[in-house]
Amino acid sequence: MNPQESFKIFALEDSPVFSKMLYYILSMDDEHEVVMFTEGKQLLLALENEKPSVITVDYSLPDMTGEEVIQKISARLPNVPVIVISGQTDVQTAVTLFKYGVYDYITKEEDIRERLLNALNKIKTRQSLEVEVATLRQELSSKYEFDKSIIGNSKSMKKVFTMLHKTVNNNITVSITGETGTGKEVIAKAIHYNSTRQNKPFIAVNIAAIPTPLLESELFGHEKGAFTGAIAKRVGKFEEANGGTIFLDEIGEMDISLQAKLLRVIQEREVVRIGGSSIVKLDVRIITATHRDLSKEMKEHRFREDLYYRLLGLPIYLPPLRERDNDVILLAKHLLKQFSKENAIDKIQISPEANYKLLDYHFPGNIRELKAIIELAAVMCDDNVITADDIQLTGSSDVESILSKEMTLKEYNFEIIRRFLKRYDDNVASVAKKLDVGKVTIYRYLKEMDQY
Ligand SMILES: Nc1ncnc2c1ncn2[C@@H]1O[C@H](COP(=O)(O)OP(=O)(O)OP(=O)(O)O)[C@@H](O)[C@H]1O
Repeated sequence: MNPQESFKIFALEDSPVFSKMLYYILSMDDEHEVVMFTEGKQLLLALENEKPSVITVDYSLPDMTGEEVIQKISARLPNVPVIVISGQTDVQTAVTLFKYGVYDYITKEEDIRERLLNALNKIKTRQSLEVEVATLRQELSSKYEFDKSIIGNSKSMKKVFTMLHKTVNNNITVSITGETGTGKEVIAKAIHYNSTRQNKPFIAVNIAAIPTPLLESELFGHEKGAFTGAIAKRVGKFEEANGGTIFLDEIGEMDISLQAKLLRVIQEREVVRIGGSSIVKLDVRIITATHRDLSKEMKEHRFREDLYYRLLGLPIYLPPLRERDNDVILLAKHLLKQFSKENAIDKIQISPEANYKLLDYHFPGNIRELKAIIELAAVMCDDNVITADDIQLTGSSDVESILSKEMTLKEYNFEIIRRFLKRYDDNVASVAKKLDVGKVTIYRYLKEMDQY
């Protein structure tokens, strides 16, 4: 409920004495606007023009039965809670009425005031939560409007925007590739919150963060007792995402044995929890992301070919920051504004020299790294201006930072190999190719490093 709006109660009660008492109870709260009715027909007529927050109905009426009135109310306004107030304490009547969807059944007894106010409070809490959820969903959608959430004007990002707009009015599977920190999750959320599924769940699962033995149950759920430790039933992420979108981050890290199970779930569009037998139908959009080259993984038999083609859908390549021209400046400004807002600090400017320094840098950690650099600079700067000195490029001036330490040539070699292995995900073949040496040389260094 919006705090400014009054809480309107329609109360149907034919007994003059009880009607007075009911009006008194309901009007005790200033926020309540109470309208009394003595006949069912009168109330139903009023509902044609107005929607109250709640309706109370006396079960015994002169012109219609209580059941009749309740059925008509729920046909017209199914979401408006109805509280039945009755002289009867018969359980069967209450059970029948609950079947019609009444919210509460209160008998005309001594504690009626407490029970009624209690029921109204619960309804108010529920309604304000509903409004809050709707508002938050709305805010989330606007937060993820493509142009607002994804900053970029470069040619490479314009290609991304074109692809993003192609995802809006359909359920096509989307596969996002890009280096770490390029904003793959941001893109996945933007696709969801711009799609027709925006009011349904967005569930993200980071495959790399979940140990393989637990991943199957995390994704598909399990029944109680399905395996040692399964002390309660658990709904999997696919089921949680039903109606909405599941984001499978770092899909390239999935164990090959589980890939077969994932393929089956995607093909059949249904899931059976581990240890269970009932089938749960799925209506889930799938978005995947990886920093790996999945086609290469497929050729090297680490990723199933059939799954690769199932998941490929609409591929979106997110360029690294160093391929986004001046976007780094736009993003820096955006991140700075965000940081200032979150921390309630005054507007901070970035000096031209600081901008040049950012443009010169190659950002191995991409936007995540830029964010860290900007936030640190915002804290370190004086007079609300970020200068070149405030921009601390810890991660990358590779050459500079290596040379700043005094080491032997052998140690320099070790350091270079360590950094390249990190950059190429421990892929010895790629490192050997980049450094223009044989793989054996790299292995020899690794052995030496081990013994050093
Ligand atoms: N266009 C953008 N505008 C503002 N912030 C962004 C943008 N893209 C990414 N970010 C921020 O950069 C950080 C990294 O983004 P995100 O987690 O989406 O990257 P990722 O590619 O999924 O990373 P990883 O590969 O490590 O999972 C987040 O803090 C995110 O909010």
